[in-house]
Amino acid sequence: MIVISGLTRKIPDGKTILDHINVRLEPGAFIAVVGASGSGKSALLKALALQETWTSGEYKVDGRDLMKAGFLARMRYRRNVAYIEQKPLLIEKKSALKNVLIGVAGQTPLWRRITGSVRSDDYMGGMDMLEAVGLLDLAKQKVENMSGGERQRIAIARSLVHGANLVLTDEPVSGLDPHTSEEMMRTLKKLCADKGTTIVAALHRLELAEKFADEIWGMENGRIVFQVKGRRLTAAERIRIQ
Ligand SMILES: Nc1ncnc2c1ncn2[C@@H]1O[C@H](COP(=O)(O)OP(=O)(O)OP(=O)(O)O)[C@@H](O)[C@H]1O
Repeated sequence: MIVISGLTRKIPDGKTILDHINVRLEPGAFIAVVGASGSGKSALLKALALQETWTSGEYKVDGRDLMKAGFLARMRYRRNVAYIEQKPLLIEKKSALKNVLIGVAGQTPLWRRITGSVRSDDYMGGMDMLEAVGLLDLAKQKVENMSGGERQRIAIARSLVHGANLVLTDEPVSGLDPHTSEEMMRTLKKLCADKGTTIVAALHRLELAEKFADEIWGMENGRIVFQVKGRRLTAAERIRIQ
């Protein structure tokens, strides 16, 4: 369980980008973060992923404050967390599977890295994760012709291979047609249910958040102004985050 209290980030010009954020993340939860452009969704995701630091506040994982836990403990924790940008960086000329296994090379002997050969347990792990994100059929295809949604899902599979149990994904359905967007949301929800992955997704489309997420956090000017569970947003909440 992750418990964030009073998380605040100020930038040098004095502006407060994140303002006293208080949230809890349960294992296996699927959370949508909604809010107008510039409300702080990406800033929140990056702070949760420890990609950016903050000015004050607590970040507790199973009761232990990460900021007091020391550098090595934070580094270890970061291995379990993935931040996925809107347009994740992939190697165009390599297959989906090879992209998923990038970085697994850290634990792979040099000769395998040079020859590009993949260990069978790595191979199985990569294929399992591609299956989990619904891309098994495309495993051997180069990513250069793949769609935005497929690329996001490859990045998610890559983060899972690396052992991420908290995935922060920024606009995973950006640029996707309605059908593919729903497919992506279903995939994310299934990952939470089947693998216990906690997923926080910044979303512009409220109807997707309402249909698929367990919880919706509404952001305005760096603050979470509502946290909604198990119901649609009210008219007042919708207006607030426009
Ligand atoms: N590193 C930074 N330095 C200065 N300002 C920043 C920094 N990161 C974010 N901001 C500012 O903080 C605010 C929140 O930005 P953020 O990107 O988190 O918004 P967002 O809700 O994700 O927007 P969008 O939906 O357009 O992606 C913006 O005003 C942005 O300009």
